[in-house]
Amino acid sequence: MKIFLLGFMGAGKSYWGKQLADHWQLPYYDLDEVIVEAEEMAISDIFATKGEDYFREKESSLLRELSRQDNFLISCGGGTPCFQDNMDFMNEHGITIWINPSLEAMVERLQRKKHKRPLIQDLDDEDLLDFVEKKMAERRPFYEQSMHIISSDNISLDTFTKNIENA
Ligand SMILES: Nc1ncnc2c1ncn2[C@@H]1O[C@H](COP(=O)(O)OP(=O)(O)O)[C@@H](O)[C@H]1O
Ligand SMILES: O=C(O)C1=C[C@@H](OP(=O)(O)O)[C@@H](O)[C@H](O)C1
Ligand SMILES: [Mg+2]
Repeated sequence: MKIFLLGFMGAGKSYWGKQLADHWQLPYYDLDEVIVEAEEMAISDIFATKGEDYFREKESSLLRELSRQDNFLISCGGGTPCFQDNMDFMNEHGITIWINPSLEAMVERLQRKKHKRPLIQDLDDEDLLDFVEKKMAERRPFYEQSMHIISSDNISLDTFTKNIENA
């Protein structure tokens, strides 16, 4: 089983990833953490010193490297499906799940965790909402190509997994 968790920043990819991997007994990878380990640098430092293009190259190549395994669950970064041909690659190599809570829920979560995310770290609360609306509109066509969608702000692990298993 090869599973990719997708969705916007703050959707809960990292939050759900470990729980779902435990449930389905799969090796778990958070793609951002894999990049941090490989680069020995925080995501915001990679963006600041090496630039976003460098980050996207690393993200795509590590996604492909991890995907050579037979079984895994990967929590992607919010931008992963939207660069290179990553979305097609994931749909060809595994099961894609889009975690898609309300914009309000994501913005509220992101307000508390801005510093770790270089794309939003300098935005005040008003600009953050504006950014999330615009970026989501840009990225939605990629996320929409996912095989499964979970659109709920509050869902139990049991409901989440049954939704996927019974689809
Ligand atoms: N369903 C949820 N219920 C409660 N808290 C959540 C939920 N999803 C995410 N969070 C919290 O919101 C923040 C952002 O979630 P995270 O999993 O890091 O998002 P992503 O990896 O999709 O950017 C984290 O502090 C996380 O614990
Ligand atoms: O949306 C994006 O482009 C990004 C999302 C982040 O991951 P999360 O979605 O886990 O925050 C991380 O990969 C990087 O900051 C870029
Ligand atoms: Mg994450």
